[in-house]
Amino acid sequence: MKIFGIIDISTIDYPKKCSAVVFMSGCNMKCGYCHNYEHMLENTHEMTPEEVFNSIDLMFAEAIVISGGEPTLQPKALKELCIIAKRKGFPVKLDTNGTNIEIIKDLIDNKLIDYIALDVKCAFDKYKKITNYDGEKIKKNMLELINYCKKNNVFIECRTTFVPNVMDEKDIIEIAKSVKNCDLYTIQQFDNEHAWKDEYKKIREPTTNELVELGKISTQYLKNSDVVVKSKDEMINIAE
Ligand SMILES: C[S@@+](CC[C@H](N)C(=O)[O-])C[C@H]1O[C@@H](n2cnc3c(N)ncnc32)[C@H](O)[C@@H]1O
Ligand code: SF4
Repeated sequence: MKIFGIIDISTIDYPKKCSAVVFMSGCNMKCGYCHNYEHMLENTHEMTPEEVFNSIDLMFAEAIVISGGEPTLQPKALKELCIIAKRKGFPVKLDTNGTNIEIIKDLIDNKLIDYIALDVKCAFDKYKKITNYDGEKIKKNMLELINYCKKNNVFIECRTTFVPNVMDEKDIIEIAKSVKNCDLYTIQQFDNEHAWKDEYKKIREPTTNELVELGKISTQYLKNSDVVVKSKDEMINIAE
């Protein structure tokens, strides 16, 4: 499998658990704000899933997070890594852009996944411009995946990295209305320093207060979900 990094200890990638994170290479989106894209282009290397798992320092990890890039682009390696992690007794979380839901449904059917963090990037009519991917197709996928997770008791978080100028309150309202059955909706602070494309490096980072206001607006449409705001320094639960 192709990976571009492993973090042995993370306290922010799996709620309430210390996790190890594996970053799988390749992506079918081109989000200009992506903080991993450049690193992925420069540092990708090949290992077997077994070698990847064995090279993680598991001293503190209570869960395994698989991120990227887009992990579902390497379905065989992704499944093998999940099988190894589950066999060793770890809960597994997958970060995904929601493009390949059949791969994810197969992981769910085989009880290889406990938690899915699904990025909902922006209002669906903006998807083409921001990610180079068709928005209507992705909307259909996401609704199907949320329902599938609910039916199978897999925790489903939807999340949006809020990038000022390219998105606003209307994006958050449209997203909140669409993902209203998810377990948790998270609004994340955009980090401009590590953005992939130069035009995004010039965009200001949103303030925590701005994100909290957006979080409060989203709760009006998310009666069955928790809402959280994540900035660089803190995580804030938004009560309705
Ligand atoms: C790099 S993506 C990898 C997983 C998957 N491809 C996806 O888009 O969800 C992991 C998370 O990083 C977030 N992210 C990407 N670039 C970011 C940036 N510049 N600042 C903050 N979060 C960012 C994404 O929105 C996503 O929630
Ligand atoms: S944020 Fe995710 S989907 Fe977008 S380019 Fe980065 S890895 Fe790919």
